[in-house]
Amino acid sequence: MDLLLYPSSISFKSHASPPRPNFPNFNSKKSRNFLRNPLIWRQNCRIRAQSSNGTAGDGFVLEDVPHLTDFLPGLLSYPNPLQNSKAYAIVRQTFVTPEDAVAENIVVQKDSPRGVHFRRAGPREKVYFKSEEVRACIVTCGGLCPGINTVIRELVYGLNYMYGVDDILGIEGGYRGFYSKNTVSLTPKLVNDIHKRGGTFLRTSRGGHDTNKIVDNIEDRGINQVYIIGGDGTQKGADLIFKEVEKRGLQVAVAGIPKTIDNDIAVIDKSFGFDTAVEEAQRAINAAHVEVESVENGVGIVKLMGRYSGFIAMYATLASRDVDCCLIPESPFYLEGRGGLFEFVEERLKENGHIVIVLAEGAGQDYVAQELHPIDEKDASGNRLLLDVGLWLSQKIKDHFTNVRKMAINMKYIDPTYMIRAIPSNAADNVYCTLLAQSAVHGAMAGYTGFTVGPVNSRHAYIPIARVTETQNTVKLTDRMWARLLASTNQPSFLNSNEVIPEKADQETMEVVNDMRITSI
Ligand SMILES: Nc1ncnc2c1ncn2[C@@H]1O[C@H](COP(=O)(O)OP(=O)(O)OP(=O)(O)O)[C@@H](O)[C@H]1O
Ligand SMILES: O=P(O)(O)OC[C@H]1O[C@](O)(CO)[C@@H](O)[C@@H]1O
Ligand SMILES: [Mg+2]
Repeated sequence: MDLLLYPSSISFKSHASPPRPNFPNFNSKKSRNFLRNPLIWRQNCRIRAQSSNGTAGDGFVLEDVPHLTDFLPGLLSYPNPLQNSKAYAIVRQTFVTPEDAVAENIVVQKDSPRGVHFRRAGPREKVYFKSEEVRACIVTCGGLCPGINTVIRELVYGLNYMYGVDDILGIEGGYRGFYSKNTVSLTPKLVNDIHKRGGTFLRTSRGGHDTNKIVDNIEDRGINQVYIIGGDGTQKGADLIFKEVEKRGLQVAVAGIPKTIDNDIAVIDKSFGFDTAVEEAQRAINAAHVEVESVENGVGIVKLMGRYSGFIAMYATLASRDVDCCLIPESPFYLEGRGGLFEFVEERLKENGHIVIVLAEGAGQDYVAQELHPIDEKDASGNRLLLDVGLWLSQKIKDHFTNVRKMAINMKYIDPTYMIRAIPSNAADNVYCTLLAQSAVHGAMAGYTGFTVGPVNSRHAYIPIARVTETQNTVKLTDRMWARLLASTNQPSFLNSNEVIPEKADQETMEVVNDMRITSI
């Protein structure tokens, strides 16, 4: 296996399952019983953890992904069919060498250790599947995002054109589709045009993940490569599928392709569809700006997606220049008093006659909740349903200026959230989706499994799934990017709050807000 070719000074911090003792025949009943024995399994995990702790030599750490040969040591390999591919005929180096790794941090000091690395994505000299024996499947889960169809298309094309695989199944309607729906056979002809459409050709769902039923189905259908497109929840599900596949000792490669419009997936540079969303958000911001600059005391509020991460709002604000204030979940804000939002709105109205506020849907949730006392509702996947901060804020600003400041304002509230999510991906995202899909195919064909693919410092890498699900990517207020935004909008940072959060809104406001909640459900 590739790993052995690394110099001995390199240490491996692996999220992969522990190496198993050698068995003469891994498909024997004895071997399979061993794999099912949780006690032996845990012991092995400890051994692996002890032997991989710490760094050696120059501090190079490879956070490696599992390989099918970790639990199927006798697996045969074959020459990669790409070596006869016309597309790669004059490429200087067709195959990625086992030594290639991608650094997690590229800003280093002269004497700092080399740090954490991931395996570089790309085609390998050897593959662990015969093309004619591959039965692949593709599933899409979670919310929509521009570019899903491009990834589906390029997985089908990549498998077919690069590796000659022609048995590709589409699993319809997310994870539950594995056990509750028939499959659809995917051919290049069928998916040829789908990248021009938003949404997902295979449809999607939340909830319904049942690891055993899914893996039973994978086994029953003879599927040996599983491509799973989805966000953090989906990737957690993919990890469970991988672990169950491994426990059963099946020759099935599980590849995750990260999808999230919120850009909240850790480790990778950014998620596909994010740029498209930021671009599309400009249209809504522009509309708000046109509206409010055409009237007296115009206040425009644009709500964008972002449950726990305000990346779309932050980048849309930075891109636009028409936004006066950006509110995100990571940065608590307050309304009343010195340095509060009301004061800032009034200043800008006096200065410019209008103001545009962009806010992420997850912003100020605690603040809103204090007044609305909501019931804790969740979607089918267990994600908390958010209160509508956009409607709430619009009403609060209206009330403040009408009742307290006795000033007439012209409120324009725009909620383009689903419009931004439902469009096809732009040119840059289409290229990105192609790379993701091809990297996933190369990885699975090369026998890697339990991995998520994605760009790390602009180079595509195979990342252990657990690594991308253990934390969520959020805007760091202490990073320079947020400071750049503050410097660009000159909005309050809300950091030195002499915060006055009202104990309770007056009865009239409560009624209005409650009415709005009903409208927004
Ligand atoms: N912890 C988990 N373990 C196993 N499966 C999960 C887990 N969390 C979510 N899933 C499954 O993953 C699928 C998608 O999850 P979810 O609805 O949270 O979307 P997501 O993948 O996080 O994408 P989005 O960014 O749109 O929210 C669902 O079928 C859900 O059942
Ligand atoms: O209404 P849905 O489809 O469940 O999805 C809404 C959520 O999905 C996301 O777009 C993430 O996919 C969030 O930003 C948003 O809160
Ligand atoms: Mg999620």
